[in-house]
Amino acid sequence: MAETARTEKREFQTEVKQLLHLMVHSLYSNKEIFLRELISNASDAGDKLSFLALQDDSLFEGDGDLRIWIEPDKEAGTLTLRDNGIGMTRDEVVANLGTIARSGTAEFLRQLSGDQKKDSRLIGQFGVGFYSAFIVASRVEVFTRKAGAPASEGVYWSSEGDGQFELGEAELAERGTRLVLHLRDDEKEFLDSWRLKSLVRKYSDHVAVPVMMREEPAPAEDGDDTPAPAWEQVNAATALWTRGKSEISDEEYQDFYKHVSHDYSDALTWSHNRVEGKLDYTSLLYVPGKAPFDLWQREAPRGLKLYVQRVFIMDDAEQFLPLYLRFIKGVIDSNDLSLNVSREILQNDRTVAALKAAMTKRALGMLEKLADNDAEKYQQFWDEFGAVLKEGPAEDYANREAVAKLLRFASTQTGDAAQNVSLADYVGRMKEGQKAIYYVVADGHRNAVGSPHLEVFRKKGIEVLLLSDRIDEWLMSHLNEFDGKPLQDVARGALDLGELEDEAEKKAHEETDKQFASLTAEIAKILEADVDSVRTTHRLTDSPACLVVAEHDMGAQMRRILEAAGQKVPDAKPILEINPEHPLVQRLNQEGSDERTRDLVMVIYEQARLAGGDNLKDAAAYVQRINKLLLELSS
Ligand SMILES: Nc1ncnc2c1ncn2[C@@H]1O[C@H](COP(=O)(O)OP(=O)(O)OP(=O)(O)O)[C@@H](O)[C@H]1O
Repeated sequence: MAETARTEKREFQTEVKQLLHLMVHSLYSNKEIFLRELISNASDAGDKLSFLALQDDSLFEGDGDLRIWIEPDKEAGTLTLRDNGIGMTRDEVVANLGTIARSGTAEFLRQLSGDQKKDSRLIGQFGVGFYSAFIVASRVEVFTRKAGAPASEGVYWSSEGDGQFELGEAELAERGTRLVLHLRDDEKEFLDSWRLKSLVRKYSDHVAVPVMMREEPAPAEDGDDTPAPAWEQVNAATALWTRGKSEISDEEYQDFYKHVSHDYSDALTWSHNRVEGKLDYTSLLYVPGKAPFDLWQREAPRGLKLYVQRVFIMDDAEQFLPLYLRFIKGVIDSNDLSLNVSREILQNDRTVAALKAAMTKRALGMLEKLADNDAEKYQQFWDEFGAVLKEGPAEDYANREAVAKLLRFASTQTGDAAQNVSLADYVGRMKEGQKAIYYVVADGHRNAVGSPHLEVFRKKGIEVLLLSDRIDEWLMSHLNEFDGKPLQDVARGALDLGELEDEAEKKAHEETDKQFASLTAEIAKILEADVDSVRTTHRLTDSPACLVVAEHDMGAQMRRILEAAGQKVPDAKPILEINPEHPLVQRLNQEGSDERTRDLVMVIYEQARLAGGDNLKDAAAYVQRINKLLLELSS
């Protein structure tokens, strides 16, 4: 190209190479999305320029009419997209079109399997943006010049998507970015104006910057030099959220979602609100259908797109939602904030705090509505984002009731690992006389199901919630009650089933406790170093013993997590409870104390540790003891 000079070759970052390769191979069935992605970038570039021009309108260089132009050239086999947005400097081109800055990308790419269907879904969560051009193009050229920079500082970039790109200088009179896609032979359908126009309307109608294409040419007359037809605007180009709800179709809402989220799949639901009064804003919030790959990374982008009086201000404004709602996507357009807001100002601004409270209520309300109206979709939401929502009661005490309604757990009622029982479901099934909501916490669902603490609940047919996510104990420590019913960890404190036990049962228990008093004292002596105390229990039917955490001590799950993270945890010993109905315990009660008693007590204690999901301090000694007892059995 005449406009370019002095080019050099550069290598893509490894992650870009991998992404390009995977993308071309896995997104071919969804290839038209490249147009949406590129228009989305061009419109963002316009938004960014308008924002900077608020401070310095010379950046418009006398042309404040932002536009995107799309022009197919059948003869050359190229599709050109041009915008007069912010443009890029040379350094920005290298950073934006040669690397992927998002942390965790390398790990994400490693997870991709080569299975096209699965990978295309995963890549959808990643958002391929600019690189999607290579789905349809065998070569992509970029000409770009930053707004306000001289024409001589234009940049030329070109690549065949094969691992390298070319970088050079270009003399560019026009600011903004021009992409020239050299379409692959089998992608020539994207040179057809009708097809392009229908795609623009389908995907980019709501993009606020007008997308221009040539009018259809009049039938050719004799002679070749008919002038190129005039440009016409193809999309509606009104920001979607400024329109009335009743005028917007579901499809338009979904397309707009893809524009703001860079997600490929549909949103599960949305909430669009115009509020006038003390606060004056419009918000459009979405619940995505799929979690992004970096949901658990601290520095992952999150937050809403912020507009002030319809002027774009920033992406990822994280001040409008709490961390536990970080998966929510969308737009907030405020009439109360100043056009000069910066991230710093947002951090301690009273209007922002009020907007955050309002957005939080909206988001929770939207989830509640989804739960009430569409259980299947809500389950899909929960499976993707439930673990994030569980951070809610700790982070946002004021809304803990609203969050509690949204929680879902596995339960002994269903028995499987699916988290689909709400606290309200549980309360609805509570037995007469039952005062508390019971739950057990364990590492992993199987350990929860197998917990010895559940035995008496099974016997009495009382439902227990089965908690096994890492965050569960933390969650429960911030959620003391629901609907006026206390939440009770079945492995914590003395078991008091209250009215669920009748007087006769209580009497009988007191009797047996007396009969076992000397045995518990003896066991306490043997296990002095390991347990705080020993007592009889009536919570067990099949197991000889279990370990219990004292009412106000740290639970076993939290202890393990903190220890694994290298943190010091307070020294607290558990309580050993023995089951007086169990034959082993009854034998112990009859036998005198000798070496064998000691071994049996140790084995019972060690088994209680194992059943509770704890490791043994001395596994070899445990094995030896078991073998010794087995040998005695067979001799
Ligand atoms: N037409 C354009 N004009 C100016 N800058 C652009 C343009 N297209 C891409 N960029 C820059 O390249 C970056 C990377 O683009 P890409 O589409 O790969 O990522 P992205 O996921 O779309 O980024 P974002 O989510 O911020 O839009 C963009 O964030 C932007 O800074």
